[in-house]
Amino acid sequence: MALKAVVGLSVYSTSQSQLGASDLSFKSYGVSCNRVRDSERICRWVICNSFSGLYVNRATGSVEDENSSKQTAELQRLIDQTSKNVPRRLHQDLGSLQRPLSATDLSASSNDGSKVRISYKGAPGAYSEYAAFKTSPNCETVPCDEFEDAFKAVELCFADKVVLPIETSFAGSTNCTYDLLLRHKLHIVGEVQLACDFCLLARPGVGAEQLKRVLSHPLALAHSDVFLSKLGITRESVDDTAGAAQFLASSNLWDSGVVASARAADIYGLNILAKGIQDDSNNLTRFLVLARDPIIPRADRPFKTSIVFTLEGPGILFKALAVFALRDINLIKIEIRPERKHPLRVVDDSNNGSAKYFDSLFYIDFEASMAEPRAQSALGQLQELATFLRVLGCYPMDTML
Ligand SMILES: O=C(O)C(=O)C[C@]1(C(=O)O)C=C[C@@H](O)C=C1
Repeated sequence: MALKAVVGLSVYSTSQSQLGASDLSFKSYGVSCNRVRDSERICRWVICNSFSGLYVNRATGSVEDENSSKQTAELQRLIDQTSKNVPRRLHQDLGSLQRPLSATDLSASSNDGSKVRISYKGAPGAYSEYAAFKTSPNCETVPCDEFEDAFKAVELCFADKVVLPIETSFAGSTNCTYDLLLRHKLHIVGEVQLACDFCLLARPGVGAEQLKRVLSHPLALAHSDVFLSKLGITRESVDDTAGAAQFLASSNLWDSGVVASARAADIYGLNILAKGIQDDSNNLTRFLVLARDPIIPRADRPFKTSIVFTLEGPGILFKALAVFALRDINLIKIEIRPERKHPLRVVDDSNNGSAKYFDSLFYIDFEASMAEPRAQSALGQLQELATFLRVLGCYPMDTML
């Protein structure tokens, strides 16, 4: 597994706010992280593996004042000193590590996907892994236990990009992905749409008539509702489809099946009892691709822009949406999530008592590139109305199914 093979590396950022993650432990992979912060201007993250030694990459962040130059020199000395303790073999391995992607690498046209590392939540064979292969056919995939880990894998340069489900045609938005978008400083650089082909899998020798229960991701179970209802078996929700297949393969369960992909059947040596068991053969899951650097917006192909903002005041949502309508910009999606940091606003009205509102985050996808003047002026006007506004990314639309 990719994360286990990398015994340690340092990750750098020119500003400390760029990383922003507070808890940096990768518990599932036995990697611990130490933060070596030197000044406001430079921030390096040294990740060390307790049993394999320490790798250090040279950071190239710019340091402007004399004071921070001194601090940087001191930090460099510390790093050099630590490097001396690293066994020679590990230095040689360091050369074979992939360098982090730059904005140019991530530009929509130049990347054929070779050697790009893409993290995702789930075990090998998950639909999210399919999505990673769809975006970059030659990529190296990095499975992660949780959505949070998949984000951190990119922030810490274990991976170059992360692929996460954002919505399905069947059940709507994946709320936790929306919530994580603001908790991390990654940029949306692409999207992938996937028609999931769900299969019923069981251990070799087990027939459908022997099954008493089926395990899978709740969405995969929901997608296969009609088929599973006909079988009349109990459903159990687990974290991801491929994780269920992995669990079944390593268990002794002869009365259980899983709903997962054909690739998961291959990987874990399970039999495919039925293929294409989804209720709706036109189902779609949309995934977002995020990276450390944004891509350069273009106007020569269909681009989409995703933003999030907060508003306050009567009629303000109407005005906010009007900035797009006035410029003929098509809104593709609006998602409203609670502002968890300030969930309630109390409005004191002496005549009618006090009213409580939920404060909301408005996520909008619109069909225009930030390279277009109409998109720039719409956001300029929105900025005047909004109490907070962030562009999450401007990226090519996935038009291929
Ligand atoms: O469990 C998986 O295989 C996943 O990749 C996750 C996921 C999701 O969360 O939407 C992806 C596609 C399917 O809709 C079912 C599950």
